[in-house]
Amino acid sequence: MSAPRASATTIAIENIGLTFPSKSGEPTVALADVSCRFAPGKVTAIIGPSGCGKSTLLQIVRGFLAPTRGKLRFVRLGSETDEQATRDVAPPHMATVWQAFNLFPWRTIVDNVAFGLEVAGVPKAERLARARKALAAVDLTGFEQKYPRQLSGGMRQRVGIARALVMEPELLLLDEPFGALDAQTRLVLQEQLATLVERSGTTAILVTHSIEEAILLADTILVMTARPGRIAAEIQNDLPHPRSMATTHDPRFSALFDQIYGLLRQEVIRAMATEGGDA
Ligand SMILES: Nc1ncnc2c1ncn2[C@@H]1O[C@H](COP(=O)(O)OP(=O)(O)OP(=O)(O)O)[C@@H](O)[C@H]1O
Repeated sequence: MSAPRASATTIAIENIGLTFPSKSGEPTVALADVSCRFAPGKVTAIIGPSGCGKSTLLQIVRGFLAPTRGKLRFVRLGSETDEQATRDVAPPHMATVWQAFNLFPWRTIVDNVAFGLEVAGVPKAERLARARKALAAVDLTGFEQKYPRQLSGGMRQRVGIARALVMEPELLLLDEPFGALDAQTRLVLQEQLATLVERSGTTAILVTHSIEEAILLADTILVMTARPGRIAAEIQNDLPHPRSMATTHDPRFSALFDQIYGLLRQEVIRAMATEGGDA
């Protein structure tokens, strides 16, 4: 089955800072002093005001950006009583789902999904079989031979998810995966993704602007401050699984929503004041 794989690796972000240099004017301090851990088999959502460094943090985990200070570590934790036994391990196998669909318009849907396997040298018959299974997992059986332009936005984003799943990642990185979709499509996809991730026990990191999405999908929610980004709060979400639209009627959902909104509101106001100051 093409699905994410369970991983035992913890991702440890230790006092990370990242400053983007600028040819003219002030450098941008995107991340100040961020420390957090992404637990294996759990979904962690990162939420925060626009420009606070959420995507930058994800790119650091992905290995596309190097922090200016601090350390990214992949570790196998020791027991609770023996932190000394914690040891560094190889990075987990990762796949990313971006907000922009980034599909190749000249390739069929099945060939788009199989692309990563092709690059990895997987033989044609196997990669097509795996791509078909990944498409089935996101309810796109029957659309294999279509081209991206023939699909709706929601379907194209499901292709994006299938393209990540087919790689059987141990770590799934989701950067506002549903940001470009209408509200109804978004809800259905959130439910589908929650089920896929729950079943597989993979580790996932989700960057989102949606408090609702964070609560539906995540076990832990990291709220970031306005830029330069820091972790303002780490909130555990113990709402039972499986979660769906019905979960939003649970009083515990409302309590979590209010708590996160309260934190975010302060930071968004701070971000707006800073942007005004910069202008
Ligand atoms: N390549 C870059 N060069 C210079 N500055 C950058 C670069 N990438 C991002 N930035 C700046 O770093 C800050 C953090 O950007 P980032 O995209 O990580 O924020 P974000 O929280 O993901 O934002 P949004 O929620 O709007 O997507 C922003 O001020 C952004 O303009």
